[in-house]
Amino acid sequence: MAVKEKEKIMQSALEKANILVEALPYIKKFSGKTVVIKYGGHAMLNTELKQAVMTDLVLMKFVGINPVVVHGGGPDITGMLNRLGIESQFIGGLRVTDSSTMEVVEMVLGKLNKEIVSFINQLGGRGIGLSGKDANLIMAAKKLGKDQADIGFVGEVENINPQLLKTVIEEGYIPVISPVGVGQEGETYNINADTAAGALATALQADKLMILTDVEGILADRNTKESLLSVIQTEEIPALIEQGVIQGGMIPKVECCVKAIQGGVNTTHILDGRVPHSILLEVFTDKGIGTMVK
Ligand SMILES: Nc1ncnc2c1ncn2[C@@H]1O[C@H](COP(=O)(O)OP(=O)(O)O)[C@@H](O)[C@H]1O
Ligand SMILES: CC(=O)N[C@@H](CCC(=O)OP(=O)(O)O)C(=O)O
Repeated sequence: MAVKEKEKIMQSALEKANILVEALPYIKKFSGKTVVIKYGGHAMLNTELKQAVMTDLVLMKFVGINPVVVHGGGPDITGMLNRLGIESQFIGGLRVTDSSTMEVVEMVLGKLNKEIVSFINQLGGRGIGLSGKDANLIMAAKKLGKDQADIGFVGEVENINPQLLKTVIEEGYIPVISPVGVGQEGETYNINADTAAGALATALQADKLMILTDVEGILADRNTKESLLSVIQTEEIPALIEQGVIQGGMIPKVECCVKAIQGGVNTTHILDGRVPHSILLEVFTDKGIGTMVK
């Protein structure tokens, strides 16, 4: 082998070693801690991206961190409803959910849930799929929409029963949860996945809540990704909403971060789910990526 070739191989090995060394303090810091990851619509776009996210989760589990996945699936639900000739209607970002819509929501989320579990298992992890109905994990009650509108079977979280989750985490599984809640009378509720993730992170007293979405994080100016706000204190949020900096789908995300912080979650993050391995880059590097809300 030529000397130049050998040098190149050594250089590349050294770079890999440096990356592992950079990760060491973070592995130590987060070992044994729980991290809740909200994995939603746009970060689920293609198989490669799904595989990259699942690889991160499996790696985390192998180094002693406990990931818990809460998934969405809004675009898939809308797609299936379209195919069935049912129009989707949203009020204040929540899907108006009559009983036939609820049936489709539960069906689509169930399929996505098993798909995620299957990815984790193929990568050597131990995925287990649960809905909020399993062991009464997510107890919910009817939620009214904006201006007291009746939005059907949309639920708000009343109570989380995390015991089963704690057991499966201790047994070495990676729980994958679909945001379907159950009411006092056994009725089924459709819960926004960000909200479900926030409530679960609080109930588990997770160290981190990570919300994967389709932008770099919170931007001061949505036209330039250079305007990314790396850290935001919870107290700054009302003004950012008031000034119109944070709008639309980002509002429930930051509100959910604030609630989780107030509920005892250490840090919350809004990350770009379109970037492969965004979870690893956040947890295991000095710089991190996305926006940290703390
Ligand atoms: N300040 C902001 N910075 C970045 N994105 C913002 C901001 N304010 C509003 N948004 C919007 O929020 C969207 C993310 O919310 P949403 O579409 O509900 O995500 P998801 O489908 O991942 O749940 C972004 O695509 C962007 O259009
Ligand atoms: C009440 C409500 O709106 N529920 C959502 C649940 C899925 C979800 O939140 O998925 P994303 O995170 O991918 O948007 C819905 O029906 O679309």
